Amino acid sequence: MAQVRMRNAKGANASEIEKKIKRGNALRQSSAWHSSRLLLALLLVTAFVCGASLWLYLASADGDITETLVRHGELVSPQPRVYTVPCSEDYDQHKRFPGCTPQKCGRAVTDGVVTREEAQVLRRLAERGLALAGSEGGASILDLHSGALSMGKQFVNIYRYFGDQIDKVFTQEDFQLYRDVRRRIQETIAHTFALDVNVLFLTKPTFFSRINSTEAKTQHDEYWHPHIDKVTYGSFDYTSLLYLTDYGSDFTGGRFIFMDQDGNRTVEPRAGRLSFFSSGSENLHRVERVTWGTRYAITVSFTCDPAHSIIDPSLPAP
Ligand SMILES: O=C(O)CCC(=O)C(=O)O
Ligand SMILES: [Fe+2]
Repeated sequence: MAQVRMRNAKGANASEIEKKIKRGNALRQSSAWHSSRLLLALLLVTAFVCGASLWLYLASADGDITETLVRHGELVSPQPRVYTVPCSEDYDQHKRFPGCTPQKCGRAVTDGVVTREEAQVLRRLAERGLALAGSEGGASILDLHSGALSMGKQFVNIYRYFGDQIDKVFTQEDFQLYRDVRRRIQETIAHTFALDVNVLFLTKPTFFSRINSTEAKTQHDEYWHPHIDKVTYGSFDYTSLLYLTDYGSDFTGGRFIFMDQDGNRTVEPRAGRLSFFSSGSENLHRVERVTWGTRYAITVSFTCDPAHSIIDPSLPAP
């Protein structure tokens, strides 16, 4: 009898222990389950954060798909490298001028029209002119035709404001070179787009630009917005850009970007490099923000409409 009781007591003890073990196992299992769920949640959050950052980066980066048309280090000479694109319908809304209105549209780049030495002389000219004033923000212009010069948050007329001082800043040779370069650019555009050079005219604004990474103070400093020159400036039919400084060594950022439907195509500025294109919406573009250094360029614009033509600048008589 006593033995049976003992066995019973033992049996009770054993089942107690068994229960404890089971409880322990269940607890361990549930805590393992919890930690693996936590790990999974952590992995999901990490994957989400990474995915979102990548998406944000791609969406905001300068050019989702970017093809470089011409790199800084390449030399495109003597013939321009030409990329044709179908003309937009923009030109249909304007009077057509035979021998000039774009029938063939596109873009082209050449390093064979202006030498690096000439670019340097033009850059010095721009430096001297802009040293007289300049914008408070990151983008300043100097227009030798109208005399417009950035000053603080606005513009002054360099010829009126600096009057008789002006011949101490610019020389006859500077202006001679400017006119000669303008003529060569016009011939190159006419030749490339099969135009009659005599019915293509210089138009306004044609100006020097100086861009650095200083924060914009007015809308005039916001040079980076996508735009169509024919819409922004009205009279433009062909736009040309003559670069006076080097991407990568004089400044970083500041690449020129054609914003095509299937991606961006960039041109890296190089001193003496000429880039030109038809001004309609087939050539929507923008300038990447300059992140360091100073970028100098000249925008030289042409029209087919003689009513919008302007003459070459000359140094006012003393
Ligand atoms: O400086 C450049 O590369 C482009 C300037 C421009 O787009 C413009 O003047 O309309
Ligand atoms: Fe432009």
